[in-house]
Amino acid sequence: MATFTVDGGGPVGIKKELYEALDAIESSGTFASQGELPHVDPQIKVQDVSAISLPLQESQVRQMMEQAHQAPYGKGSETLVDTAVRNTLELNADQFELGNPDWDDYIKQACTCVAQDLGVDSPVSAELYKMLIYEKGAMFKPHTDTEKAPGMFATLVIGLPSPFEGGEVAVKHQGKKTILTTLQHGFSYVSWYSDVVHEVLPVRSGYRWVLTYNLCIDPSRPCPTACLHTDEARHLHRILKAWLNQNTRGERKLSHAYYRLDHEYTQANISPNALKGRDLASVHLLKEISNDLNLEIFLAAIVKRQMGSCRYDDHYNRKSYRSYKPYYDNIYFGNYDVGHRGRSGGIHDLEEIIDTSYEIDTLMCFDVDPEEDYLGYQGNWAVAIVPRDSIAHFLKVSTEKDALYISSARQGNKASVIGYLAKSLVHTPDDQFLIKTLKDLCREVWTVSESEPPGSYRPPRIVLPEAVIIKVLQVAIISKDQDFVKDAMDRHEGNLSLDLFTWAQEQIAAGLITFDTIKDSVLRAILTFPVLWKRQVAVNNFVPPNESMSDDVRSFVQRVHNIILEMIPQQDLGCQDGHAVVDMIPGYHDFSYLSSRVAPLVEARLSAIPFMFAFLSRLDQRTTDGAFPTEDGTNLYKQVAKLFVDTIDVRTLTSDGDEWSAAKAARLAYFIQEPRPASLPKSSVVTHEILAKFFSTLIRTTSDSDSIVGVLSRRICSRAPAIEASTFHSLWLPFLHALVRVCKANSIPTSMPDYQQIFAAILKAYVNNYVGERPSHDGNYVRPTVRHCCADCSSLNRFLSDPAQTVGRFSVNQKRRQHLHRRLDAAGIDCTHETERLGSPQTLIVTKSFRHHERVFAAWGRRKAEARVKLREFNKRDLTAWFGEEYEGLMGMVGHGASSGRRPARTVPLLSRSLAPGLPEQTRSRKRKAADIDVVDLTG
Ligand SMILES: O=C(O)CCC(=O)C(=O)O
Ligand SMILES: [Fe+2]
Repeated sequence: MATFTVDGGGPVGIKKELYEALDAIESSGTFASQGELPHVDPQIKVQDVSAISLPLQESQVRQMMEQAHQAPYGKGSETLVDTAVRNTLELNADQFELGNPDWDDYIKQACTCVAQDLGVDSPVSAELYKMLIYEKGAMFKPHTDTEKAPGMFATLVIGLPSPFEGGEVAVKHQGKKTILTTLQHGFSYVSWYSDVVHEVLPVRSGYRWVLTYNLCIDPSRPCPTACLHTDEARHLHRILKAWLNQNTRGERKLSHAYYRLDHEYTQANISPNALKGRDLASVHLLKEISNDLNLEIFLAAIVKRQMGSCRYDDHYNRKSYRSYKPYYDNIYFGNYDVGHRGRSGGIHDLEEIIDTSYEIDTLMCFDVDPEEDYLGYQGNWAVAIVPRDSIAHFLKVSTEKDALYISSARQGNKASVIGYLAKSLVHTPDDQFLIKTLKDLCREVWTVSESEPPGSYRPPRIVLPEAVIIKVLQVAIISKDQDFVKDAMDRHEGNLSLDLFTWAQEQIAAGLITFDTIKDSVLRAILTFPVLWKRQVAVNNFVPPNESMSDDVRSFVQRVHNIILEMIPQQDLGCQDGHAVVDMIPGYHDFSYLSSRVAPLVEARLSAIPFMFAFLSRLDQRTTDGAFPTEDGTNLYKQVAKLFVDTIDVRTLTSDGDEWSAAKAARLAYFIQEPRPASLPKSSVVTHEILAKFFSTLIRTTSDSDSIVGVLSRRICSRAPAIEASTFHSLWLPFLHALVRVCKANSIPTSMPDYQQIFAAILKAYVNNYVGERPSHDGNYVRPTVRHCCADCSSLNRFLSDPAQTVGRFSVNQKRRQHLHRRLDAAGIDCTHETERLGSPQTLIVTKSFRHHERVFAAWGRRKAEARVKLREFNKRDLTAWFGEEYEGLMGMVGHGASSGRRPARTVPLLSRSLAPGLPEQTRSRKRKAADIDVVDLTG
């Protein structure tokens, strides 16, 4: 029976009729299914296992088991291996191949059968997950499956032909039980919704061999709605209508009703589209009816709260299963510590139950996007059916209880309700009671965010999402509640859409509110933004630039701008801020405000490189488009550009996406994870277009006598040898191509000294820093150690760091062997490891290898070939002009001998290498000899 009441007692009257009508809604499917499949050999291939023929032979199972590992299970957020709970061997999907090209279609057909059985109308996709091998005694205790992918709703198991006995799957849902079996001699499937409790019973003999798949539906697809035209639907509609009509006669006693869903959901996976089976049918039908009648539908997580006495039962943990969700009602009790809710432990059997009640843990509104930060509540969900005229009462009741227990889920609950209320009130702002409810809830959220009771559990702070804050503010402003407006303006923490300011301006223009009543609150909201450019855009949206603004408004803008400028010295400044400080002027101030008030502050921030580039570029743009007097604008440009160029450090420039990632480091460095050298200054992100445009503007606005281009060229050349290897492809080479175009557009030959030097310096640095020298093989057997946690790790580390030991033998039990091999894998250590299956315990043999050298050598070859292609993208005549007599040597370094078959005649005079990051230490410090210059083309 899927019903329960919130106020105790059995359902009577309208409530009884309502529940009966809902119970009568049927879905076409069942919670689990099984069936036979035709014989199609998937052609399974497992590395190091001889060809697998069907049915499975003992010798091959044995070989596969060599490759397999003990299957873990999930408990809360942990993944554990405990053979008392799950005793199965598994191979991950990347450890084997299914060679038969028809296999995907075969699985699609199996999915069609399952979808039909489970009553799922949407297209179902299957994602291969594991291969499982159950030997005698293997089993998996009762558990539910974790939903491992978006849209996952069920598990599909394909039984492969292999003789065995036992190993049935016992499934249980809503009091119904059944036994599913995979066939011994043929192909078969079994499947169940993820929240169905299931258990694999012990295998008595042979090997049970299966593939498991995650079944998913497209999470964004609306699921089919139930049809309003059945008798059951019409009956439900009639009853709901009668219930609503009771109010017109002043006799409605039942203010709202909950109807419990059949399946369990987590906060992460519940959404109106992801409901399962009968839940989908009943909730969608209710939603459809609610569009017709004056009803609102919510999804609510319900906690059954039982008060009583208990004795701590340590045994309980042994009964914990995969996903750790007891399939009894969630039991919480009197002395229950909320801080632990949702983690392991803290759940005990009650000896004596004194009182039972139900509470809403989380409320989800249909049309409001779910919050990201909810604690993943997993358990009983219900659909809440609320007449619209009872919503304020309902929300108040359902959220008031939260005040007792403040956990993040409950705070999330409030945020969701605030979102719902604000959204509905923007359209119907006349319900004073609802406005008050909204205000109270907001205040609670804001106060909780601030209060920090010493020593007590502190709930995580809630930042209402942008879409919610704007609605709350609009409601506050429309309802002319100045205190509420002030509070809301203060609390957005930067999470406020700038559209609010445009909206407020429109309200003023339409005469709905006055500038005076709102200006102080707006000022607070503007200053609450942590970044400068948002403050500037907010002012702009609230008071669009206009020559004829009133004195009152003009002095407001002056005041805000002055405050914004005062904050510049302490502010983090980026590209958008560079534009914003220029955009503060036109329409609001004279040019002198920019030159005398703004410019000195900007000149004090020359090291904020993206900010400076953006400032200069916007200054030039606004001067060119006539917003500033040409001469004044140009002079200011030259003044600031000169100061900037005098300080710029090109080593720090990177382009977006160039961040020093482990992957890049691995590609470029000898040691697999060389950390970024700490001595390098903080990097600044710019694009090659920005750099090239800077050159082009300098060429246009400055003269030789200003010598800014010359200074910039010398600065680039002096720092180029230390440019980071990872920035050439994304920034410096595209920049050089753009610079060629800039020179061409300005009729400047690229062989002019200032430019020739830039091209030569950057391209030399490219060959030296990106390609580098041929890696040398040191033959050293010292390996990095693993993260140390036990005596086994210590002896492993002794072996790894000893240059005299090449093979280590560790005779320890399976669990400890696994521990060691995981540690080795996690640290990416250059060695092989295998188990010698002799004696007891067996022995893990670790052999030091030199695969890293091979990798490094191959990577160097690839870089060389890549650089060769990149250099060929420049004009050969240009290259010879730029490099002069170094041309042959440099081209030789990338395997492009100028005169074929001949080694370069002379050593390339290398630029300073000491600062080249990302290259192996020994490469950096060793002096390069002519004979080292390698001209072998590794790519053929
Ligand atoms: O082996 C089976 O049939 C089911 C395995 C299972 O329950 C699981 O992988 O979650
Ligand atoms: Fe399972």
